[in-house]
Amino acid sequence: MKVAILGAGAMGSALTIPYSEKNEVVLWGTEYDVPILEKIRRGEKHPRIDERVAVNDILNPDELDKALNADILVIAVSTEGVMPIFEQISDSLKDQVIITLAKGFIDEGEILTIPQAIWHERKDLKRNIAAITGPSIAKEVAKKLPTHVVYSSLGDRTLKVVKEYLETDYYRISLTHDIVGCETASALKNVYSIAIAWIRGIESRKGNVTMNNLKGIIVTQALREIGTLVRANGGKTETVYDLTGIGDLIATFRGGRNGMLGELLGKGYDIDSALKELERRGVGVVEGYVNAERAYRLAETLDHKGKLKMEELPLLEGINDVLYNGKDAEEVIHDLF
Ligand SMILES: NC(=O)C1=CN([C@@H]2O[C@H](COP(=O)(O)OP(=O)(O)OC[C@H]3O[C@@H](n4cnc5c(N)ncnc54)[C@H](OP(=O)(O)O)[C@@H]3O)[C@@H](O)[C@H]2O)C=CC1
Ligand SMILES: O=C(CO)COP(=O)(O)O
Repeated sequence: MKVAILGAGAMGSALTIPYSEKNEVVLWGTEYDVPILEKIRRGEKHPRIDERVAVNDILNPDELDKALNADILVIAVSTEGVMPIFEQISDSLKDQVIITLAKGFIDEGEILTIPQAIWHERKDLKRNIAAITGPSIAKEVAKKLPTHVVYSSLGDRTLKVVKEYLETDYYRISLTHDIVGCETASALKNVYSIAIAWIRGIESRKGNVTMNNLKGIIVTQALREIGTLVRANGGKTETVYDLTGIGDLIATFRGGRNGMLGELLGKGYDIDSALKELERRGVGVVEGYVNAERAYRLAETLDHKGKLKMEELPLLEGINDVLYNGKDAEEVIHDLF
């Protein structure tokens, strides 16, 4: 198969490695990626995965048309970039498999998962879309370390293709039809990972104290709330207690950018200085920040529809208080438990 990865960020670049085991792989860069394209063209390592990409060709922003004859298209940009990229390629799509990997909500006035936003534009593509969720820190995928993710789709042919052509012995794939549940849970795990990682920051602020009991409390509450939101949004409970939910929550609060943000906030950084510090480190997008507010608005909509009660989501409220209302993480945790 020919696979075209659209977006040379950390995840898109890392996926060239497993994908190239069985396929021809081309990597197309957006205008945001030009500096990185020059680096990887010189055979240097990608700065965000510390590995060289494995590609048959690298395409510049003005060469998108050369990518669109691929059998599998991967929209590999962050959530903010997904619909702008989709709109650029929509008219050229045939019957390809279209994979998304961003973990966030799309704000179209109404808060949608990424597949729902794409289906709104092109209902005919419902069965062509597959979403990747589950624990897959890009750097670890790039280093061929053990990874097991979930590909969700409404299309059985789509699921068969991704399993057959994209799975390797170090990049394992489980399949499900619960794409709305997976995409809701994966956007939320970025939000709740921030709160769990607060504790690591609070521990370091207090010196030599460990608060594993509190971590247990916060992880349990996070899973309770993610489950409430996923069910209310039309997803399945079992999705939360599997790789997409608890699996990715663990990978993210321990090793992801959202975990880094949470740790800085727990250390006492305010949100602006924490985001500035992560920008200085060049880690790339931190999806949980914008998506905490979108998750809150989704919850309010689901409350108005009678699908849940806002009082079931105290941790989501607390996360938004720290990210948007200037509250201190330790104070919020103290009020919560
Ligand atoms: N990194 C990881 O370990 C994993 C990431 N993901 C998900 O993958 C998605 C991408 O993350 P990742 O690859 O790490 O991110 P990066 O920050 O490394 O790359 C994101 C890419 O999207 C570009 N971009 C940002 N905004 C826009 C826009 N409006 N239009 C077009 N392109 C845009 C970025 O440009 P710029 O470089 O200037 O920001 C960058 O090229 C995220 O949703 C993330 O949750 C999923 C699993 C693991
Ligand atoms: O989604 C991820 C791991 O599965 C990466 O999470 P971060 O975006 O927080 O780095």
